[in-house]
Amino acid sequence: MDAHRRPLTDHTLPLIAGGYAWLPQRLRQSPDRTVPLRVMGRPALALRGPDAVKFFYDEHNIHRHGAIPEPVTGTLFGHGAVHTLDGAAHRRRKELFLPLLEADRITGVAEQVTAAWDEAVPGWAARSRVVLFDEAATVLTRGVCRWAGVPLEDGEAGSVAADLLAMIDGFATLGPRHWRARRARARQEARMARLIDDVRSGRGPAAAPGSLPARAAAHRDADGGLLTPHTAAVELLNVVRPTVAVSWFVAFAAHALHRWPGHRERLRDGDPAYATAFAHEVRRFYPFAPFLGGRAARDLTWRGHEVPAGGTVLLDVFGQNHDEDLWGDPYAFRPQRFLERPPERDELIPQGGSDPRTGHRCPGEGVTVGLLESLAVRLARLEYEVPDQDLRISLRRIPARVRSGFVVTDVHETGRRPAVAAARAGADPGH
Ligand code: HEM
Repeated sequence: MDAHRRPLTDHTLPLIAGGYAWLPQRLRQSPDRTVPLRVMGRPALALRGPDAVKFFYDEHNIHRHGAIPEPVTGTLFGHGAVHTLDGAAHRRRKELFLPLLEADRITGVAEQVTAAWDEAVPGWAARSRVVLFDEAATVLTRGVCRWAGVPLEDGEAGSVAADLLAMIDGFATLGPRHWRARRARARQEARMARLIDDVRSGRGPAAAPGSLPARAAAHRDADGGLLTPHTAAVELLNVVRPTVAVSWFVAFAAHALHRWPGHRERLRDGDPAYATAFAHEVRRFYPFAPFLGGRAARDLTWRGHEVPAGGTVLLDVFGQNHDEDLWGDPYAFRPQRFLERPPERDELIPQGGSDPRTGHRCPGEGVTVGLLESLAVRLARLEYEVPDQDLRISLRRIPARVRSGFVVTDVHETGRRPAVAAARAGADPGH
């Protein structure tokens, strides 16, 4: 932007402390959906909209190296992660993740996770209360580790899941959650690095050819060198950790089914198109990634606003997913919208935009949608009570979550109501 219009006040604090609403509110007030800001002392520009997505994902415009603050790499992504690379180095590293886009891999992850879910449900039925968010994380950890070929002892799933959740939960705060996240990352990186060492030295159980640890251990970067055990561990975690992040969406799906129970029937019927629409609407409607950041690769101009080389460019993810011009009724939870019109590539961006093969868009989007489709149907078919609890989702907390974690009681599979619960409900236990 013009130097004389560049704000002098730094907006870093309101951007983080204001949570999900601050940036979208600023952009909503701007007719060209662009706002000049100052972030971490540098000139910055915030944008949104499908054209802004194309601009943001053009490597001639935006670099990622140096754009992600250390508190985020030190917890969420890991130092040296694919998220922080540009150009040829990024494309080469991204090859490690591209098989995740293939339909048979997506089905493979979903099969392992749904098998772990089906194994867990009878245990939930035997308990007086179940926190769905935590249980979903354990199920996802078991499933993704089995699928990926990452060894996991039976008794370990709960503690590994807790570490993976902590790494995500603490990236946008400098309070106790942040330090828990760093400790969790250190533990899990050490564990994965030992696994890489074992694979390379032939110690321990041989990694199945083609398994994720085998591929990470053999992967060569653009400079021809193998990844260090630490970097290989970081990238292994960049598959396992975000898969477990789907528990945020499982809790949100349960929240949606509770608030708008009409969706339950259609999901139960198992119509795959409806399950996909429901998965998209959960990812669009509920808050998760607030915005993405990059550095201007050169002096840039967007809709008449300038940002100098090295300045910050922010893509307003949450705001775009709630933009009235794109969605009409953005604050209505309406899966039907995706049956009426499938989303364009750069419209629905909860996991980034553009092409995942060439840019930074999430390579796990298909896996996320596949998991949500199958788990939402299972959730709709599960019977449970929702006792009094705090179901609020604060938009000030990043990442937002259902405050109670979504507690359920009297869990049973449809048609399999246990005698005690049935008697409590005054029903004939024989039916
Ligand atoms: C809760 C579900 C998920 C959400 C909300 C999510 C969101 C995102 C977002 C916003 C990005 C950044 C895009 C960018 O920088 O332009 C990203 C990148 C990434 N995601 Fe996901 N993701 C999810 C699940 C997954 C899964 C299941 C996997 C793998 C199985 C995965 C692997 C990755 C990787 C490796 C990247 C880095 C890509 C790159 O920099 O080229 N994510 N994700």
